[in-house]
Amino acid sequence: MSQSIENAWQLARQRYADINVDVDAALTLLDTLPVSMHCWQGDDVAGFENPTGSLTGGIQATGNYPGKARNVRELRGDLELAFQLIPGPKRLNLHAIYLEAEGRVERNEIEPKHFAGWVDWARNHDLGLDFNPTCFSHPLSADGFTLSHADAGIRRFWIEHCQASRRISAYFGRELGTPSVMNIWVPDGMKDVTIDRLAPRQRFMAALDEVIAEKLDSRHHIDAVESKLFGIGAESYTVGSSEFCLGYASSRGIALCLDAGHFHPTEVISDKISSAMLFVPRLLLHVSRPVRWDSDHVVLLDDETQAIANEIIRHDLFDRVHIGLDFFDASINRIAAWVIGTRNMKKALLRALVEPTGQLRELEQQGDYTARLALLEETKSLPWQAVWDKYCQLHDVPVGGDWLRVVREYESSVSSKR
Ligand SMILES: C[C@H](O)[C@H](O)[C@@H](O)C(=O)CO
Ligand SMILES: [Mn+2]
Repeated sequence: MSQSIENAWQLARQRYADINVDVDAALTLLDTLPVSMHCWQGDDVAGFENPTGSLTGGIQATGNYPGKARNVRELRGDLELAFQLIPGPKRLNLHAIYLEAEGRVERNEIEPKHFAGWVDWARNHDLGLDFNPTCFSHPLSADGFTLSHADAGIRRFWIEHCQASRRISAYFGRELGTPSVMNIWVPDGMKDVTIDRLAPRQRFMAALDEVIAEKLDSRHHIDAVESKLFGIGAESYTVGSSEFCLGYASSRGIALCLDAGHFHPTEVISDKISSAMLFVPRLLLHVSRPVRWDSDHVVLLDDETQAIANEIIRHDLFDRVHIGLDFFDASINRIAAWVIGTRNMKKALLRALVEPTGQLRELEQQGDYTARLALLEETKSLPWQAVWDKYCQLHDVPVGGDWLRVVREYESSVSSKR
């Protein structure tokens, strides 16, 4: 096997060299692009604060595949396995509900000490951490509003939660030497015809201003806001709409989070990157797969995932775009879901890196759209897969579908016994 991988790699390297693509340089660059894997695929967004409570906020993890992680030990074990099967740099994206504490800690009272175990673990596994306040699955979000709530006391609770979350995020960055991107997503919205669409947005804006008021070191912490089109039970009005979040992020100089499932079905975030980048300093991506709605299916190596990767690579946005994933499928093996989705994101990045972009750009500038299309289509069948296999081998992770055998073994010896 390893000899055939080597032979295929040598042939592929020459084939790409023939069109002036340096695959060694591509792999070196791929090694600088971390993908932030989301912890919540491992337990259907349950967390440890109240694991048997309901998932609210208009999002749903459907399915009941056995073996979901029930505690921090199990979640870390599952993550470790997934990370062993994915080549190259990775980060872990945590939500506030994944805290470790003896008794109940109110969300507005969470502290770095509740995440010290995650920091130790991340350090031992050479991972950066990202963070999210959890503004859902809580009695004070039950009527569908949090940071934009009309009740000042409830609003205050969520402001304090987000402020506390920022300090935890900065702690991650300080301890691990890599900034933590903290994304604020709120489910706030209305099911039906809404008379006052302005006041909640005014309250949301003022609340966010309070949240981000404390100056934190940008080497440790990055603020982001995530827009959404609708949620289950908030079909008619979403406070944090696309226009709101783009306007907020650009006026405050913070990052904008684009989730692939948060727009009208024919809209794609790949086309939003080059516009948004002109107005915000940074982007956070939640690469996901909406199927008819914001269903959070596992990321495929499909046209949109590829287009997202192409945008990042073609425009050298390496330092300004943070690549995160956001899906939670409870109908298949959850570790496999992580591995499939994260490997696909990385494959898309690799394919973008071995694209003969310079030549394509020239053809476009010359107005030769026939040749542009012809070359673009031919590149799809160039031997990128041999380059990917080599990359996996270099990182000592399984090549091809061999990783599934490892997941199956773990399933029969560990996760199926839960
Ligand atoms: C759990 C996540 O924070 C959540 O999925 C959010 O990012 C989102 O996309 C809500 O639809
Ligand atoms: Mn998201």
